[in-house]
Amino acid sequence: MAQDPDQAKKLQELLKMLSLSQNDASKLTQPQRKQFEEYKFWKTQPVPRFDDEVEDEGPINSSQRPENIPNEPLPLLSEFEWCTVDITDPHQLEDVFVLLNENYVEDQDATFRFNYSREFFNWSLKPPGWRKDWHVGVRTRQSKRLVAFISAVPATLRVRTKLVKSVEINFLCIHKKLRSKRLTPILIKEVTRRVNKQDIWQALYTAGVVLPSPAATCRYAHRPLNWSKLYEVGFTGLPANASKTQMIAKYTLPKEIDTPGLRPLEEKDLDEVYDLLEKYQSRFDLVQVFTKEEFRHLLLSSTSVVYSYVVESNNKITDFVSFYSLPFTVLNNPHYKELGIGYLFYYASDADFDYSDRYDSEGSLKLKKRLNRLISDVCIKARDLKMDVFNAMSCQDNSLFLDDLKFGPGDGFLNFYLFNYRVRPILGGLRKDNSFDAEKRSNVGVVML
Ligand SMILES: CCCCCCCCCCCCCC(=O)SCCNC(=O)CCNC(=O)[C@H](O)C(C)(C)COP(=O)(O)OP(=O)(O)OC[C@H]1O[C@@H](n2cnc3c(N)ncnc32)[C@H](O)[C@@H]1OP(=O)(O)O
Repeated sequence: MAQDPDQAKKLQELLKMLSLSQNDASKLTQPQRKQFEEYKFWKTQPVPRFDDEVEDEGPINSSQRPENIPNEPLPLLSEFEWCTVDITDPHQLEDVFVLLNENYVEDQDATFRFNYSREFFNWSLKPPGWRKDWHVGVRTRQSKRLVAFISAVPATLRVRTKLVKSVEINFLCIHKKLRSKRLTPILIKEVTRRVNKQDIWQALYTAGVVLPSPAATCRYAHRPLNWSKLYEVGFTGLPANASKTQMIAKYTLPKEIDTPGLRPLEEKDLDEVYDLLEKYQSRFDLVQVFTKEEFRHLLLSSTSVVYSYVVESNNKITDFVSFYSLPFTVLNNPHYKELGIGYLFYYASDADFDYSDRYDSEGSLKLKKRLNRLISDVCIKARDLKMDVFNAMSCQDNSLFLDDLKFGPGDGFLNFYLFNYRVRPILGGLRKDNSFDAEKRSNVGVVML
């Protein structure tokens, strides 16, 4: 989009940040991948090497028992102490979002920060079955300030045909002043210990950095919803051969949605939508298998974080789509305090259910048409909710609509990892040249926050 070198650099930074809900921006300047032996910590963990040829998929180490796992954490330096962050206590929840808002991801000029809310954490860290002791923190012994955090929540995964009882690990964060001190391995060992004590041995996690060894790699894509605002905050420049009017016109969405019968998801729809999603997800190789309670929690429990819609036609729900909101705070800007960002979440459609082969050309065309209309409509909904950018990844069937709907490919890639589980590579929706693969699409059906 940008031509002027400074503007272009800024835009690159924004796009990186947008891609980086899971990423450490500081890592991006480093070569992306070390040799396996150079991963001092990861080479000691039950994870596959980069060059492993996987024949039998399944656990790497299955010999452990909870009673053999230590009852106590590893010691920390004397200035620090372990804690369990009780996020039902507003003060402790505040500690987590101060830590994350100030340290999770920030661009180099400190112009933008994620603006996590209490509501966001209540939604993402308290799904059914959540455990207090899986919200692991490190505090300074004297001031009790929270300086590091990592979380696990329970999840049942399906990896190809096998169900895997797991946790999802997220929100690993270390205060900027304590970086590069090898605290990460200690945090990971501690969360592993607490999870293993519950007889769970596998985990799913994502990161922008390359670690041994990704099960899948997806790419972020960004769809400007409010081009003028992105331009005004200085993140997008004006291409030399285009006028502002042309750029605004390029990204202007229709005033009204186009899908008849599109309306907010309601409690009464849950059973039907649950079945629709389950059927739709069966095409993918890496999915989270929800209970109805988990599904309800994710899609209906938090109206200011997650937005869910269904398409009802002749008393039947044919499609469902959802997105969540995770804004940025804009620092030091006289006009704008916040950048609204929507992230595409789960969706399902019955458009190609009559075709047993997912790649049937007629079925694919039907699905492509349906999704193009549906996702264009949720972009309109997101715009009407004052969001400025809409993010999606190359996972699910997204490659069918990303290019058509003017999602620009991001700089950031998101790697999906399984802990203590060997798996053959899973398609991430990308061709060899990293463009979106509208033919093969992705076999990743899980969406990580
Ligand atoms: C069964 C249950 C199992 C449960 C556990 C499953 C595993 C869960 C795994 C965690 C999933 C998290 C999912 C998310 O939340 S991904 C989000 C990560 N968070 C951020 O990007 C926020 C901003 N950044 C930070 O807070 C820090 O830079 C972090 C904490 C990322 C690194 O801090 P720092 O820069 O000060 O590093 P160190 O000196 O302490 O430690 C260096 C070691 O850490 C390895 N490293 C660096 N970044 C990551 C990373 N994102 N995942 C895994 N490992 C990572 C690195 O390769 C090196 O190991 P090795 O190269 O020597 O081997």
